[in-house]
Amino acid sequence: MAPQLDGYFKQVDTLSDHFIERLRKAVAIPSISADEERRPDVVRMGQFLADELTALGAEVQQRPLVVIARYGNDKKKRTILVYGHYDVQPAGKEDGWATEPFELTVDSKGRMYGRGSTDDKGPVLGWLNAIEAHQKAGVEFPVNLLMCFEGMEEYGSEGLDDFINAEAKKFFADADAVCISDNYWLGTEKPCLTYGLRGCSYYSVEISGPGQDLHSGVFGGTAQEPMTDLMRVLASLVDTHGNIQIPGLAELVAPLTDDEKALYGDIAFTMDNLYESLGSTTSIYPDKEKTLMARWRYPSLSVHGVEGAFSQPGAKTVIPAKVIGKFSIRTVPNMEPEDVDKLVYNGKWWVASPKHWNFTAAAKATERVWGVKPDLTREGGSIPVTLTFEQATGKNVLLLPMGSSTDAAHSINEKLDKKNYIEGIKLLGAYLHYVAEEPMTS
Ligand SMILES: C[C@H](N)C(=O)N[C@@H](Cc1c[nH]cn1)C(=O)O
Ligand SMILES: [Zn+2]
Ligand SMILES: [Zn+2]
Repeated sequence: MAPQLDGYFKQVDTLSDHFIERLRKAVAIPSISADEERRPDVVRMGQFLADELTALGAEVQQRPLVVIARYGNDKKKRTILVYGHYDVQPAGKEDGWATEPFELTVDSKGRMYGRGSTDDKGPVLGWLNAIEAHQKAGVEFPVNLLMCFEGMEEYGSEGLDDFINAEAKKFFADADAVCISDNYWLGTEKPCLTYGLRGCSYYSVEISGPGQDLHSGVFGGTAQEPMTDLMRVLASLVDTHGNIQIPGLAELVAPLTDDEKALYGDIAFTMDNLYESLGSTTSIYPDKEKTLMARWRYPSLSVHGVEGAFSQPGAKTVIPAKVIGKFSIRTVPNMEPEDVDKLVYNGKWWVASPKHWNFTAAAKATERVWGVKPDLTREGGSIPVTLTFEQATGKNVLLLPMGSSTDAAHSINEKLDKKNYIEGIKLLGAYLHYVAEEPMTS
């Protein structure tokens, strides 16, 4: 099966330093979508991708903060639509990074540190690298590839749903299936295919009182303090065991069936995997099954920060006049967003059937590259555009992660292991070969 793959794999190994250099250039562009001052860097990163794709012979179109491209237009081949994002979460050395976040730093164990290395510049470049390795190996590209790379994913993907819906019957019209590489393995050893995501509902609570910030010595004890009230509100939302305290919310969650319960035992995941990712043993549950269920099939509420509050070192004695608390709820089947909230940003949960040829092809590719059958997982994080692609194209969507559980996406010292990057490039290419061979059943 897929006989040309050995030549392709060999070429990926030969080009590995070149592929790491490509990642180094991408990480050096601080494309932080949440920071308006960095918006030109998000645009620059989109241009970098567009230039690389053009050089590889793809037809490229640049839209506001989205790069779309087509590689190949052979009616006899299948067409696969892939999505990824080239914006990143904020990062600064002062947050506690051991290295400069926007300089790719490779250590002696092959860990490649840098913001965006795993989320999601490494996987996005994986598709470009797969094209280049096919060209240089003289191996025919097995499918037509449609690409949709976004620059605002970490800032709510504003406008992207409308864009995808508008292009569903145009640029994306001939897609047979969709593949997204933007999540992570459960541990560090075993690859997985992912068929479910939690949704994300993001809220802010604004509390104001005095007309301006006040001296706490002069006015403390005489004025109502917004920060004190905000802390009380935030603390009332969730208890220390992770139980959400909002009345009625738990009743929205789909009941656990015996069939679903039986799935968790076979998943290759241990509490040590969790402790390694946490960098501590401060878990809520002591056992694997409850931990996986808490991540995949129950909602969670996290408090993220407070705008307007003093957060520098030292002891500023001010009473903030206005504070805005930020928290989010990760949602699961059957929580409908409108039932959950009156909120600011919303991304709905997604669960698909993994019994589609798209998943079968990815499972075969995983076995060929990693020598092991992948686990079928769900993901605690959110990629709201997944459901949009599924609904707009009517096609099966597969999540095919490249990075591992210890990659620290969104955190300090984000990294991608060189092995995951290089074998991941092989995996993406092999997936396209197996996709081309699968009988099309739907
Ligand atoms: C899993 C994916 N790589 C990711 O990080 N998704 C984000 C999506 C998001 C929601 N609000 C802002 N970004 C996540 O799950 O937090
Ligand atoms: Zn991501
Ligand atoms: Zn992210």
